[in-house]
Amino acid sequence: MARPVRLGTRGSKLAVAQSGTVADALRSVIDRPVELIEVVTPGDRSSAPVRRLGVGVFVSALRDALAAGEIDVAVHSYKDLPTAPAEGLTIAAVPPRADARDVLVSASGLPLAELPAGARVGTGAPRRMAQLNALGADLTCVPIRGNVDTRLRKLTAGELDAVVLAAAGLQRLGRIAEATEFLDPDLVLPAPAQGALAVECRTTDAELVSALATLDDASTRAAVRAERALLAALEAGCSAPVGGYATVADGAVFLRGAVATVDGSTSIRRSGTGTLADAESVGRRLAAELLDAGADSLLESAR
Ligand SMILES: NCc1[nH]cc(CCC(=O)O)c1CC(=O)O
Repeated sequence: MARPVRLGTRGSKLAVAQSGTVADALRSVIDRPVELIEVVTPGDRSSAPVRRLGVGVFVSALRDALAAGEIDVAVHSYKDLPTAPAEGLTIAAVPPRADARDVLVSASGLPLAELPAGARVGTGAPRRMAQLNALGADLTCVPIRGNVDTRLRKLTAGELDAVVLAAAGLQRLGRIAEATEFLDPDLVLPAPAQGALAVECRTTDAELVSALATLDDASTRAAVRAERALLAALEAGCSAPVGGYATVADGAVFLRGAVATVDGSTSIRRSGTGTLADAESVGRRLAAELLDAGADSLLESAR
């Protein structure tokens, strides 16, 4: 019997769901059994805000296990990956992206624009707080953390009037029907790489590198490259008040970016385009434009 491929995953329902999808896809292109192995990360053990736990809190334990040969493949939510590459590891597949947008789930079923003054909206992400506050509606952002189920439970328990979540997470958990409103990226830009997965293996594992390459989606990879180049050039991470979203059509990348103060008093938005092959420079150019317009002092205010 062929050696099993050990696919490492965090234990959250969302992580297991997305790892399961990748495991199924991998089974269809490789002649080996694929088994899921749970890896506990510091981000799962603590309920402190992610910005205090540090960049890569969900990721490093999986990467360590991969580098140590305890697992052969790791599946990450791409938006949780630090922008710096990991030595000895390769992102061998970026599968087709799920819906990249944020969604609002409100207890009343009312959309964002119709929520009553003072409505309590659960989100701890500086990016979401900044953009929601910048809309000028009278909302109170309430920091929450925890997995998707926990966040939704706070809504049902009456602690919150609404929560903002990634559509992709709800979708992967089979709960997208609970979304009240998909937030228009022209109002709330998703986090760079939101809705995309990164499938990583050891660079030296030629068999897996080539099997995983067949699961790669070139458009998603280009969009994510543009978005993450923007983030990296702003010297910001996944907890910064930075939104970035690229779409790909007819060989061109269209990237939108936003930086805002967390209180929403100031925000800057720009967009740019370029060729697919040049996705990274689209991101870098947009970052330069945002910095020219003063993004630096906005980012500083959130540090
Ligand atoms: N910040 C945690 C996180 N990392 C990835 C997702 C979900 C989906 C994704 O973007 O792949 C979520 C939950 C959320 O933001 O609502």
